[in-house]
Amino acid sequence: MTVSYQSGFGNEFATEALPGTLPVGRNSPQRVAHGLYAEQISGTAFTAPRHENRRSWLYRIRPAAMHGSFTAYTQQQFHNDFGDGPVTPDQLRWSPLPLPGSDATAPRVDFVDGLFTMAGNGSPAAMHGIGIHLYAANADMQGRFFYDADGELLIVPQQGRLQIDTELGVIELEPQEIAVIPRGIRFRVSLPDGVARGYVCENFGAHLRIPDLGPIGSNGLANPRDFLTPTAAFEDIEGEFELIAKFQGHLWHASIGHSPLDVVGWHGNHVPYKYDLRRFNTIGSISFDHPDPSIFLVLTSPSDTPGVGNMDFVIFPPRILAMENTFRPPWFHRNIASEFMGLIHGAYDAKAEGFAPGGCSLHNCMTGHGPDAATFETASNADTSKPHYIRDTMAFMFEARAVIRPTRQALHARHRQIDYQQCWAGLAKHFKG
Ligand SMILES: O=C(O)Cc1cc(O)ccc1O
Ligand SMILES: [Fe+2]
Repeated sequence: MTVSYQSGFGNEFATEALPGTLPVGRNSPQRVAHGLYAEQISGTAFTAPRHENRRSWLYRIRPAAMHGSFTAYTQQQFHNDFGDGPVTPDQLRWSPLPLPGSDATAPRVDFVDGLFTMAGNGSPAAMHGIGIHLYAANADMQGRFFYDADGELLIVPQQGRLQIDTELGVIELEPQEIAVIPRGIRFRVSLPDGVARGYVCENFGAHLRIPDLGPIGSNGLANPRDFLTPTAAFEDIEGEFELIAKFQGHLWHASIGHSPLDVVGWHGNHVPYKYDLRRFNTIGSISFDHPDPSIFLVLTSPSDTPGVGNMDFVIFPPRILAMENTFRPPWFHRNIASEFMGLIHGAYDAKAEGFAPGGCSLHNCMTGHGPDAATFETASNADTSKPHYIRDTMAFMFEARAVIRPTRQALHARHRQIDYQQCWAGLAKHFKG
């Protein structure tokens, strides 16, 4: 199967897998071509301003209403129970989530069953905040389909490719690419490499968008044409299948007698998309000082307060550091925003050791953090008259306005690094009075 995409961000797309599927000049004719059903899915309020408005029209073999009753589905590691008790202000770090085994006797864990909730804030009920999850899987979703009514899913693979078959078409994804699956869109994940691991940010708030560029001008950062949305692809399959829904923080499942990936044509802008992080046009200082990481913003989910993100997705891609007489890595800092970081590839320039690809860290509101002792020593003594090439790297941050509350299972996980604070213990006193 060849997979094809349409380019652009937030466009009004139109695509059909069978010619003549899309009605001309209207959305809901009395009878749809090829005996299909017309169905709308809205991702914003009907009355949202035009530039915010997201909806798509789907022309499909059977409507989404056709399935059995939902009952609770038990997958206790994937939820939105972030608690309301005390939250530690400690710096926190974790090693990668172990992969399930790949030999024949290992339990089969697919994408949905492999999700492990690390942290979050807000709630699906309040329609703001985020859930932060890791996944580690060794099996395709077979005969089962998933949708998330609670938020859109920003998927960040770290190891292993994903094939994401969605109602609106197929996305092939590899590490250093990301995908966004909108709220409600049904999909199935397969693992072409047999195993896969990565990160998921579940966004309960306003949908992600590329930021305004201000004085940067009309180009730069993530350019709109590099966002790819699939063309229509459908399957016409009947059988005993399972539809899993995430609804108000918990999982449900229902029987479904056909594949819900049966959309023959569609048009609209409530769509899945992918983006290759290696296409990011990184902009930085060419004089002095290390700029704020907002310069690395890929996608933002705005909050009700102008300029303050419900969630900002920021990356730390390969780049050339040219700033003179400057401490070049990230400075020591405390921020009002809360920062969950992950590493997709290579090493991160603020941490010489311990922050492994697949690992993650959490530095909450006003918690002091920054370069570890080894990084501080090296960068304080580096020759800044020469450029420094950071080549093999791809770190990222889910940055949130509200405190990111680690789950109990994350705090007690075996992959937690309880000695993380020791990375600053070796910082010498240099004060000479
Ligand atoms: O904590 C971090 O490593 C992320 C980060 C990077 C940076 O360059 C400046 C501020 C910041 O929070
Ligand atoms: Fe930080």
